[in-house]
Amino acid sequence: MTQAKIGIIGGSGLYKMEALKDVEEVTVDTPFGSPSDALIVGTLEGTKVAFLARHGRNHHLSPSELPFRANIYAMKSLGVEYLISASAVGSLQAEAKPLDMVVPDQFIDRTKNRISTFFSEGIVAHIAFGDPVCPKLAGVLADAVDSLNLTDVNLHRGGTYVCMEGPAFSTKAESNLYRSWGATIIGMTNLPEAKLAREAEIAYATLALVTDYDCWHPDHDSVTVDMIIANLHRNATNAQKVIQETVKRLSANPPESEAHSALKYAILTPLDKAPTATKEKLGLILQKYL
Ligand SMILES: CSC[C@H]1O[C@H](OP(=O)(O)O)[C@H](O)[C@@H]1O
Ligand SMILES: Nc1ncnc2[nH]cnc12
Repeated sequence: MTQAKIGIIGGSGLYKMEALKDVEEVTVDTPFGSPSDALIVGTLEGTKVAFLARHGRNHHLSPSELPFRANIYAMKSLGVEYLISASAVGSLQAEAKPLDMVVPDQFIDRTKNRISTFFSEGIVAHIAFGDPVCPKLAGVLADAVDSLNLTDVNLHRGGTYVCMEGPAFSTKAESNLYRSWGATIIGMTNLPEAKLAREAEIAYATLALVTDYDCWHPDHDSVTVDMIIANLHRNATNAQKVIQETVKRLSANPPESEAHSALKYAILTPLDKAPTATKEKLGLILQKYL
């Protein structure tokens, strides 16, 4: 199968990378079902990358329906080692304005209905997740944003992303609760993805693109999809520039990431005693430990 070391998962508003050249559509089947869409493999800045539209290219999958395991497994099967997520988020802090970008370094899990581990059916693993994004990849992403001097865009390095279940947006009480916890932004997708990427030993970082002030801000109406769409287009254009610059920097200087050996001390079940069917199912993820 075609290989690519860098993967990109595009969220709401980012369904395609315009600058990709020599594009090939790759349909991947995984032991965890089909990904959200075909993966688009092409060349960006002279480097092979794999792009996936998280909700499908026609945005037909809600956050609770996303096949997170299949998406990450599909990236792994193409050889992806660095995964960049682009995501629309609401802002929980006045200083993170619509059109701003945040490269979060923490997550809070408020999901209720997601499968966010590959490990079950006789094999138990507990990955370390104190630092849920790869600090080196996040650094490359943030430096790329800085280098572009985008109009009307402020960069926030670090911050806490609350991952809620959705699909309805938060109540004001919830939004204010998250603010009282010191959280910076809110979305519905990134936490399961970050956990699964870590289990798959893929370095993961997020470019969060602010679209709204959720519903807590006294001077702004509560978030609606219209409000989000108004900012998605500019955010998507900016995100593509940032991703292109990030790919250029990553391929020139691919960092060592602790994520690449995340399973080394995580697996509790002796693999020689583990069910063969599960070892086969986990295939590529477990391969180097068998
Ligand atoms: C379009 S508003 C809500 C929707 O947008 C974000 O998606 P993504 O992270 O894929 O950009 C948010 O998490 C919700 O799924
Ligand atoms: N306010 C918000 N809450 C959850 N997800 C979002 N995605 C974009 N804006 C959001």
